[in-house]
Amino acid sequence: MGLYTTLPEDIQEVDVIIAGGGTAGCVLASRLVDADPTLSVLLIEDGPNNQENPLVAHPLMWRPLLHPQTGSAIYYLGKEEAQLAGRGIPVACGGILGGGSSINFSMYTRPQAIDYDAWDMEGWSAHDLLPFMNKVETYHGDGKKEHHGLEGPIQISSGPFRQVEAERDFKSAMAQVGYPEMRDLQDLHSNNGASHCLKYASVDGIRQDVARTYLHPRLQDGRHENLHVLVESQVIKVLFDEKTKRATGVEYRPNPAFHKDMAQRAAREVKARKLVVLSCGALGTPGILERSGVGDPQGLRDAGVPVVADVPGVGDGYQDHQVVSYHYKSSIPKEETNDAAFASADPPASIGKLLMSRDKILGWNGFDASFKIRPTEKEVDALGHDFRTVWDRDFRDVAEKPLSLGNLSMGLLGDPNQFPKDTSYFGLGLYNAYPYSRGHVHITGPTLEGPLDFKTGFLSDPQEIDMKTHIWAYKKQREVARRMKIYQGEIPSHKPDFAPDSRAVIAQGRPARIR
Ligand SMILES: Cc1cc2nc3c(=O)[nH]c(=O)nc-3n(C[C@H](O)[C@H](O)[C@H](O)COP(=O)(O)OP(=O)(O)OC[C@H]3O[C@@H](n4cnc5c(N)ncnc54)[C@H](O)[C@@H]3O)c2cc1C
Repeated sequence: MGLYTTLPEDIQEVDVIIAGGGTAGCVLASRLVDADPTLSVLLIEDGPNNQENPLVAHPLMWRPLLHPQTGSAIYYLGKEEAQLAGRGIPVACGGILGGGSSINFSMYTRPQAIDYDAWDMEGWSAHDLLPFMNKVETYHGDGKKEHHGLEGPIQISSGPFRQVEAERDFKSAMAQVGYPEMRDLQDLHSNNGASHCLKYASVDGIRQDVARTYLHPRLQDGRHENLHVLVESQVIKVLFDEKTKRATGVEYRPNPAFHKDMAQRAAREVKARKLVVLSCGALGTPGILERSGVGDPQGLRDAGVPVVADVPGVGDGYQDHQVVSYHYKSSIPKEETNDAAFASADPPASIGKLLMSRDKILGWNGFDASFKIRPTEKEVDALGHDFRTVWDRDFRDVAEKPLSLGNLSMGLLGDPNQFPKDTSYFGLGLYNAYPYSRGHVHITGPTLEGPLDFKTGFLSDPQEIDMKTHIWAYKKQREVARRMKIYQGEIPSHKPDFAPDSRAVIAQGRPARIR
């Protein structure tokens, strides 16, 4: 049992190797050793132990945790793409024990029941899966008891701080635009409304990442001596038995970002008697499969990797929810937003002050309200023939299926240096719930050093459904923002360049009258 930065010499072989100590990997390792304490399990994580970073415990600190230089996130850099105005988008993922759950926004989000039911697979319907979703959580929010768990390891609560004035204002503006307040938007069914947004946080504001809630308790309780965790180490590829093609272990190396000594960095092997699991995330796992020789044979040959298994589709079909956040000037004092620390003249000093005083704002993520919305039939018509066709096929008769998801953020979701510091802001973020664009992620060589061929594909679907969804959602959120009492005007860079005589132009400052 133990957590290591270098694997002890006596651990050469275990029963199960789990590559990737993120959200899925930490839960899986923990549940496996619970189920069978005789099973030896080795979890290998690219990033550092999350316990060494004091920021992880505080939901407010997702901003510094996402900073490329803090070493807790991995950035996959997408290629430049014409439809993205020639830009290459860097996509952030967790790069620390606990993965995304250690650095993300901590917003409690669940899919719709229809998402699972659409798989049409025995044992995987929403009805089948709800008991497992409930098993994970101890829920402190509104809604029906049967929709949530009350005894799980992950606390779901509002935390110790809430921007109540802005939340009420937002929900009232949403209702005026046609989206009423809902009691529980995460009950797998509710749609077309707004509600309070709970957090993966305890009532006293501690982030509920899976390393904290699943892994560390088992590493420390003296009852799981067969659980081993190796951090700061990168899995390069899976090893296979040549004859049977069975996975027999992995090749890994100490992560050079943490192991400066060249001699230490040599690749090593560790064997698995029963199973190798890859849980390195949507952008990390395909590369390991391909370096192992599993994927499209032509692509593997081009990358100089011998083919082990012809599995077309590995690394293809990448999709993501393409969030865009629009900001507005706000009358809420900056100290009561998540810019309290980050947009100050001296962010490190402000962060230090909050940590020293254990300010309850640390237990807040800045997101108090979220929404799931659909367009009216008239709005669908306005989006054109192609959109209407897709809508009729995929959405019209599925009332529980939202077109856009979103949230109210109190503060900036971007680089504060690009905004005047003397103003306070709120933002409305929009995600395409079911994107139609697809990208890919492939290796270009057999080692970890080679650049990835990563294309996000964002906004690339030929019928421009994703773009039209964003345009519709942009208009909706603007209608809402302008009806909020805290609204104090737009930010020029966060809106389209309307023609001066367009009816969409609004005067700076609070409009006198809104219909
Ligand atoms: C900025 C951000 C904000 C988010 N906000 C929310 C939110 O508010 N609410 C919500 O529900 N979801 C949110 N998410 C999404 C959520 O965090 C992810 O869906 C979830 O973490 C995915 O889990 P996973 O196990 O598939 O991958 P991850 O959690 O990403 O885990 C993969 C792990 O594998 C490791 N790894 C990668 N390559 C290797 C390798 N070669 N060898 C060893 N280890 C490797 C990584 O370091 C990482 O720890 C957010 C994600 C991000 C990035």
